[in-house]
Order: sequence, then C-alpha cells, then structure tokens
Amino acid sequence: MEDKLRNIQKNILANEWATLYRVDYDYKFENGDWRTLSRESYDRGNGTGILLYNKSKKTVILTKQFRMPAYVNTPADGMSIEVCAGALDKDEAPEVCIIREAEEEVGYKIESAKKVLECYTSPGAVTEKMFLFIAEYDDSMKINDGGGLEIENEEIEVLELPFDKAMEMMHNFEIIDAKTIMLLQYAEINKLIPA
Ligand SMILES: Nc1nc2c(ncn2[C@@H]2O[C@H](COP(=O)(O)OP(=O)(O)O[C@H]3O[C@H](CO)[C@@H](O)[C@H](O)[C@@H]3O)[C@@H](O)[C@H]2O)c(=O)[nH]1
Ligand SMILES: [Mg+2]
Repeated sequence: MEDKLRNIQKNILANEWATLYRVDYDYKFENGDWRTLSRESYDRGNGTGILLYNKSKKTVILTKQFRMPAYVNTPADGMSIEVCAGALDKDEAPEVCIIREAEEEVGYKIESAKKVLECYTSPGAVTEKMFLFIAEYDDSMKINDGGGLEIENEEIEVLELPFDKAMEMMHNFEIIDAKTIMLLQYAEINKLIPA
C-alpha cells in the first residue's frame, strides 16, 4: 500500500472505554491524483465468538443480553440474541479468549475450539477483527450457570435452543447479530447438526 498512502496521521477524538481516531492521509487514486482524505475509526480491540452445538440433542447454546448500541438504533432490538462472544484481553490469543468466555458467559468448560471464520464486523468504521469458532458441547461440560461477570455488570441469559428453532429465529429476523448469523449459516452449510 506504500505507493497509495502517504502522511498517515492518527488523531484521538475520544479515548474513554475505547479509542475513536480521526486518521488523515494522502490517498493516490487510480488516475494518479493524490487527495488528502480523513476517516474516523473506532478501536475497541479484536473479538471472538463461538457456536456451541450438540449433535445428538440437535441444539445450540446462545445468549440473550441488552445491547445499548442496538437499542439506540432501534429500541425493539435492545435485547440481542447472540452466540457467546467476547473481546480479547490484552495480548490474549483468540482461542484462549473464547474458552474463557464460554465458561464465563454460558458456563461450559470446553477443552478446545476450532476457528472457522475471521471477519471484520464493519471495516469502514470499526477496527475490530473477529475470530469465530465452533465446538461441540454436552451436559457434562456444564460447570456453572454462566451469566457473565457481575464485576463487569454483565447480565446474560443462557439459551439452549434446537438448531432448527435458531434457524427459524434467524429467518424471522429475531436473530439479527452478524456473527451469530454467520456461525448458524456455517453450521447449516457444513451440516454440523444432522437433519
Ligand atoms: N463501561 C463500559 N463498559 C463497556 C463498554 N463497552 C463494553 N463494555 C463492557 O465490556 C464488557 C465486554 O464484554 P465481552 O463479553 O468481552 O465483550 P462483548 O461486548 O460480548 O463483545 C462481543 O460482542 C461484540 C458485539 O458483537 C463484539 O464487538 C466483540 O468483538 C465481541 O464479540 C462487558 O461487560 C460490557 O458491558 C463501554 O463503552 N463502557
Ligand atoms: Mg460477551
């Protein structure tokens, strides 16, 4: 990209929970013109998500929690149904993060998780890259009620749903979280759960 970008300057506009930058830069268009442009970029680190599934019960584990940005967009969307997910702690590997989140949020102790997708959630505005995993679960792996960390003010309802029901909720627009849709569709395409 060096021949297309010059004079990149990052300016902090807000720096409370996460950091909002304004990045000024010179960009070379295909016709050879250089223009000075500016883009805002919200940096809250990278994240992980996981679809826990059980082949014999034909179920998946999802979560339900209040999400303020979704409420700000559309109040009816405030309670969001999502796969278990979490932000990476500093220097934490994605697989370590998602195993920790599975225990904290939904109460399952999984030994390992398989990464199946990587994605930017909103690359025009947010720096976050997501690492998406799958893992099988069974009742013997349930070691606590989940619910999230009280110290972080999390209140997470754990849902164990038939896979077919989760797919129906996606088609009815009750599940509208992107990482969750991606993982449910991955499960369907790859026939993780037998018909
Ligand atoms: N005070 C404060 N706390 C915040 C803020 N934003 C998030 N938090 C808190 O930070 C914690 C983050 O919890 P995680 O489980 O690590 O992250 P997550 O919010 O579930 O993030 C997951 O979903 C996001 C939305 O799809 C993803 O963006 C993210 O990558 C990850 O997958 C929660 O306790 C949340 O309330 C904020 O602006 N202010
Ligand atoms: Mg979370």
